[in-house]
Amino acid sequence: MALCSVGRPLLQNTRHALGWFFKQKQTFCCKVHDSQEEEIRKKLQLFPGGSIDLQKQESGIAVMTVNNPARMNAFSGTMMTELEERVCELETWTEGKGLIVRGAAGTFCSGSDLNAVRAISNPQDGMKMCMFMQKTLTRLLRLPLISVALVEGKALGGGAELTTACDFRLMTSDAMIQFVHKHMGLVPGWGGAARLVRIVGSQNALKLLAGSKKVDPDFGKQIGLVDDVLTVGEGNTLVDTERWLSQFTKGSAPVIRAVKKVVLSGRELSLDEALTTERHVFGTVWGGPANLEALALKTKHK
Ligand SMILES: CC[C@@H](C(=O)O)C(=O)SCCNC(=O)CCNC(=O)[C@H](O)C(C)(C)COP(=O)(O)OP(=O)(O)OC[C@H]1O[C@@H](n2cnc3c(N)ncnc32)[C@H](O)[C@@H]1OP(=O)(O)O
Repeated sequence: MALCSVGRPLLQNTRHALGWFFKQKQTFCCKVHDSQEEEIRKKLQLFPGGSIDLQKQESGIAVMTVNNPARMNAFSGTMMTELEERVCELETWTEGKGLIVRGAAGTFCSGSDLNAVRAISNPQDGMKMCMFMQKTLTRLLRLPLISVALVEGKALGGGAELTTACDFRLMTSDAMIQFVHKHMGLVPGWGGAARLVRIVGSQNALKLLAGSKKVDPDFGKQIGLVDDVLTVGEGNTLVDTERWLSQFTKGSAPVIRAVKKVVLSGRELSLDEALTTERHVFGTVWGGPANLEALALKTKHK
């Protein structure tokens, strides 16, 4: 039997890639009723405050707002469970193409609500909360939508981790991202370290985590954490972000969603598995309406 590059038999490899592909297609809207997850959901409900707001627009771009301005948009317990619900909603939004994640009132997010964190600072609850947020942010990053974090003001701790669960990051010229975990006697637990290494490489990730280095837009661009900078005071940052994102979301939803899927599989799977997935995703757009229309128009790429 042929072996793939990682030594996995070809058939097994194909099954794994297809399993991954169909898992991406499947709707996760029904929450996984794992008893541990249910237990932490109930506990998180004890720490209310703020909300996660979602606006799905006709343009195919949704805006998700972390909304708890009295606490610099820190995540209360109910906001963590609401985030999961919003991600569920986006997983079933078949017309969607793009997502903007932002904070309310001109700042991004200051991480977990320290009041809730203090109350669940025992290792068991900490592990369950960490697992819950890791799963939710992994699902956020895996949405078949092209996502961008609009960072205004500050993104601290878990807020900095949230930015890494988007495909792109835009910062306003006065904004700052900081992984403050070391100062809190912690390391990231919401998947932020694993994602950061993939975005900026291990050398830069070490600098950001071990030095709790403040990332301003220039430094962010230099290390590849930040994709573009919006000048403060020049118009509406949300409108500017929508315009920026629309360069990638223009066109047919199935094609944009297929692009995200092939890039995601390239990022997450072995080469052989990613190639298998790519073939299957290709099959979903080949001969599809956008493809036939382009062929009929004899499109030229001048
Ligand atoms: C570490 C990992 C991760 C986890 O896994 O749990 C975390 O995210 S832990 C949280 C990490 N974040 C912090 O430690 C933020 C601490 N706060 C600050 O550094 C500052 O408040 C600020 C965010 C830089 C803003 O400073 P400033 O502009 O001077 O405003 P205030 O300090 O007056 O803040 C206004 C108001 O907001 C409350 N606040 C801010 N952040 C949090 C938070 N994470 N949890 C709870 N409350 C928060 C702050 O206490 C003020 O409230 P009042 O004192 O009632 O006005």
